[in-house]
Amino acid sequence: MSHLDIKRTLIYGLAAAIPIFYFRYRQKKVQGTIPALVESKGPISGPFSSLYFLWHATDVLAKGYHMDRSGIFQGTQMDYTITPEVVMNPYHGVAIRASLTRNLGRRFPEVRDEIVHAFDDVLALEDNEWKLVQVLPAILQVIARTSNRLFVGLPLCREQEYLDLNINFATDVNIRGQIIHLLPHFLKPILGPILSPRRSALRRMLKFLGPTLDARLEKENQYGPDWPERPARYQRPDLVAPRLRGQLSGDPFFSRGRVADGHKTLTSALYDLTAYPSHIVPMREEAERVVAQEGWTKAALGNMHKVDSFLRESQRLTGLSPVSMGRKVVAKDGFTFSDGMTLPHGATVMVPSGAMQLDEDIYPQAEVFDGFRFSRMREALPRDDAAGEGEGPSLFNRHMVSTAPDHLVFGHGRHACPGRFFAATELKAMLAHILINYDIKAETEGVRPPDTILVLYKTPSRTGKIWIRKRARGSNDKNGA
Ligand code: HEM
Repeated sequence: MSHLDIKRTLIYGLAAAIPIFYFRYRQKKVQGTIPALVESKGPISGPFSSLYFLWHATDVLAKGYHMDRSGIFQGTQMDYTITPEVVMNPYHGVAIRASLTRNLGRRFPEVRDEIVHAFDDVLALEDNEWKLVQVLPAILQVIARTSNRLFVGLPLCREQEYLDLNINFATDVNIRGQIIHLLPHFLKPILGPILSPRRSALRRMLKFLGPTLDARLEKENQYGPDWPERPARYQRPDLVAPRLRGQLSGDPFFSRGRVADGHKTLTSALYDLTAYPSHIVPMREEAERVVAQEGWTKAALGNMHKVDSFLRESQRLTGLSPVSMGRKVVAKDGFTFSDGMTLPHGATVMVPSGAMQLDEDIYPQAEVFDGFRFSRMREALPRDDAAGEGEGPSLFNRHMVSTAPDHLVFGHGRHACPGRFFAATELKAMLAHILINYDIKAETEGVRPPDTILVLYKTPSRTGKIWIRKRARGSNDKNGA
């Protein structure tokens, strides 16, 4: 065990021990009938029910949902872990929408180029030999490279030390975030900064991004915001600018941990694909047909309805959290719902999205993986709704990026994930690339590597493997293998 591993183990051990003794859900008194996630009454039963929740959050939430389908629960306080300004300041959303999403079509060739090279390098397949590949770490590398091709460009997006820093931070921030989240309130200011990976990650990140930031700062000081070669806001994703507006003390990265959900989503989808291989050929045919007709463009991805549907179904069934839409009441006078239910200032609520997405009344045969569930629904819609532009049912128009009250993998409403258009483009392009260029099959036929669930966070197996080989052009047997 390396020095780093020992340090990490000690930190996690300490942090895990503390909540065992002190952990309580701080329930606010709520007028109305919103149920609490965990009944934490009494000095003994309280901590035990809280601990039970750590490992059985999904079951507790499903039970709660079926007892009360109002759809919201009181949660614990939702202080995020990186810095308050990252939570309160909407610059992430603005940068993503204004710079990243709007430029996706124009910059898609770079995404495509990086996907091709990254899969080649990471899989390192010989001729057409089958290779058993550990899925999650491989996909993590591919996604980190592809995303960073847009965020920071070549050559930095292929610099392994820089990629490792991104990858470790994203993983660390989720684990440590969960731990800090469980600490009793009075310990957070003391242990939070020690447990947070923010400072050390920022220091190391500045080694790579520092020179760019310094050069930009100097130019802005010299010429003001409109210096001649400044990357035009709508021409290049300008992720540096927000940092120059005094945010440097905060999150060193473009976005919080959820950016890291992309690799889990694709890993999960690949486990589903190999566990339910009858989906391979129809999706492969669709992808090949669309690419033959339109080439590799972002618009072409929009016509891969089966690929889109498969990813949405995979997210529905194996979504990464049993809850979504965590909200905290910030209004001093509290918040009153249209039915009169009132929440006081500081109360937090969340929606049991996992249980809702398994509700038979919403999704017939909800427990069954049906990869083309949503493409069939889209085909059944009137034309304008299928395009996602009509009224009524188009609110829930079944695209991977469509959010709806009963499909919350990207949240919903004003704070719905602004990165989902980018994530969906990247993930669809990767899945289509895999389908067209590789044969894949499960390590053990019909077996899907099990997910791990801790508190409110689900991760597809880190050690799960699948067989993969380069595809001989023209081969298209029944299982795609
Ligand atoms: C498959 C991948 C992803 C999943 C499943 C995911 C999921 C989510 C969810 C559930 C939320 C909370 C929404 C709500 O509370 O209503 C969220 C918020 C957010 N996501 Fe994503 N996300 C993904 C990828 C990304 C990417 C790639 C980016 C950045 C490029 C990103 C940036 C953000 C930001 C900035 C927020 C906070 C939005 C706000 O508070 O207004 N996400 N994401």
